[in-house]
Amino acid sequence: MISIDNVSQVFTTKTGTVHALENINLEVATNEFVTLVGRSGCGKSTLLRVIAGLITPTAGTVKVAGEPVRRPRRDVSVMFQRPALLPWRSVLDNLMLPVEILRLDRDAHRERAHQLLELAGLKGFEDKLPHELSGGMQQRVSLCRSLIQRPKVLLMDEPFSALDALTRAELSVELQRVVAEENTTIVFVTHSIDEAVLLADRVVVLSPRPGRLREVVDVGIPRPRTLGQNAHADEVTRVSARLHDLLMPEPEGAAA
Ligand SMILES: Nc1ncnc2c1ncn2[C@@H]1O[C@H](COP(=O)(O)OP(=O)(O)OP(=O)(O)O)[C@@H](O)[C@H]1O
Repeated sequence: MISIDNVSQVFTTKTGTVHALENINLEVATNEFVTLVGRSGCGKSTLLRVIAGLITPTAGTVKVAGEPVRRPRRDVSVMFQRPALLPWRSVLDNLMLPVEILRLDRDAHRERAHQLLELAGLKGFEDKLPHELSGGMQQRVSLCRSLIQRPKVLLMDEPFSALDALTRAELSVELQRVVAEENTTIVFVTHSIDEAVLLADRVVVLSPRPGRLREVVDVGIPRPRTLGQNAHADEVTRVSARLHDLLMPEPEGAAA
């Protein structure tokens, strides 16, 4: 569904050039859930913005559904760290915003909005204003809004990082349930190894600047994945340990 072919990104600033990404090659299959991890500043958000068509890479190409990405596409949704809901619009009207912008069929999508809200545990909150909801609920609304037009691809940039640890874990489990119904291909940026392992079919590790593809780690845990008692502890430990090794600098003398 997503083909990233030899993508490099160089930013020119007043103080010089920043090599944010170098020769990234990656294929993401239809319905696959890929998480992107790496040290701060290694180019995760830049890669997501390139896939979204928000920036044109300095070199290389990105294709979505076989077509080169040159600008934002209506079948690719992006979800950011903050929910960015319009404060004067109700939950339902916030969900309907992309429908209005993209001039889609209102009646069909209003029905879909109700289904998505139910799936995300927000039934009964349709007429509330964003400030009447908790941070976790607002981010659920943002998730529903990202899915309203049935995007083929959902790009998520640390969507849960502003939330407390328990809400974050709960939303990660809910996200899996929602997307299991949706047939969406997902690329999800996170700083959290736990989140990366819980959600991903594959974890893509970028090396520090310039961001290069360091390793792709398969996560062989059956779905639906849970936390606590029924988590597949051995596989979670194996993948987490591998990611720690890839992301943490080796202590001095460890290689000796
Ligand atoms: N528009 C821009 N102009 C200049 N430099 C930029 C621009 N966007 C990103 N950069 C630089 O590119 C590098 C990669 O940034 P990016 O935000 O993609 O990293 P990241 O891995 O998402 O970081 P973090 O984990 O801290 O969010 C950084 O050095 C950043 O300063």
